[in-house]
Amino acid sequence: MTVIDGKALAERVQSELKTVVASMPIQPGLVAILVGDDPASKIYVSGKEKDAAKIGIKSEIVRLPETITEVELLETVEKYNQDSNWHGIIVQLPLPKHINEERVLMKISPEKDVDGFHPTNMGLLWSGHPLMLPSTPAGIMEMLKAYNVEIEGKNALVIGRSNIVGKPIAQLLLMANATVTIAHSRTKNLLELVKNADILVVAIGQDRFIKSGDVKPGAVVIDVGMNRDAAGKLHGDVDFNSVKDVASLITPVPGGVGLMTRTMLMKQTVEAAKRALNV
Ligand SMILES: Nc1nc2c(c(=O)[nH]1)N[C@@H](CN(C=O)c1ccc(C(=O)N[C@@H](CCC(=O)O)C(=O)O)cc1)CN2
Repeated sequence: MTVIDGKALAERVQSELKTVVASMPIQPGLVAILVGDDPASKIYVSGKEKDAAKIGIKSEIVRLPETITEVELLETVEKYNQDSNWHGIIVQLPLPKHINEERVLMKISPEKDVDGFHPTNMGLLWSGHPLMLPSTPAGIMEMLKAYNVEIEGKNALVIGRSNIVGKPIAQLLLMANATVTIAHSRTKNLLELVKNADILVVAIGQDRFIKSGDVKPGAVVIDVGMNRDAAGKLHGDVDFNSVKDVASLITPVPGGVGLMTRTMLMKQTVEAAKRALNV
């Protein structure tokens, strides 16, 4: 069994990006819009700011109060859509309940939508011609590539059907010629499907849901879960300690997919800036 080292891979990609940015005639710019006081969101956004600084990407965090109206938030997004100094815009999720997330994500110009959540970018991905990829699925594909995982012809099972992870990773695996199944909370024969999966991506948000006896020996197991226990310790959706003895390759939590999520956002920002320059 090999444990995928998300930290080492993220550092490698970041260092490559730093070299690319240093050679660019302009500095790529990323704006992160943070609404409210969600503690986890605050940490994620400042992590993005730190990553950007390390790579040489200019960044700005726009902090807005929880009470902001949807119209005001839409106006803020539009302001950055119109400003050519900024190549990437993200709105940190989740948003407060009174704001319609979909309307806000739709407001981001697809060329600046470095999260890849705009319906245009989702449609381009599903048509097989992606422009911007959501960061978590892009990071997973980067990991599979770095560890030379053969995807073509393999049975891939994605547990979870969110627009952020489940659906896009399923499409990326399909584009890499895997035979893909998407399972979810209403799937009836879930453990049967898990047992048959050569590549298993788990994004269901249930603490250590997948156990060693569930997994096909030699499977590649990618854990997207981030669940905190009562003591504040982070666990994935996969019971790492037992599944690691059955899998051929496995991602840890923390130190796996999350770190690549942050890095791929930087990569998309650099790509967006390059496209703005037509290079
Ligand atoms: N606009 C967006 N909002 C959200 C996204 C997103 O991709 N775009 N994803 C998540 C949060 N997220 C990034 O924003 C994110 C979550 C976790 C990590 C990470 O590095 N995880 C570490 C563990 C961190 C810890 O100890 O708490 C790991 O897995 O090793 C990065 C980014 C929701 N919102």
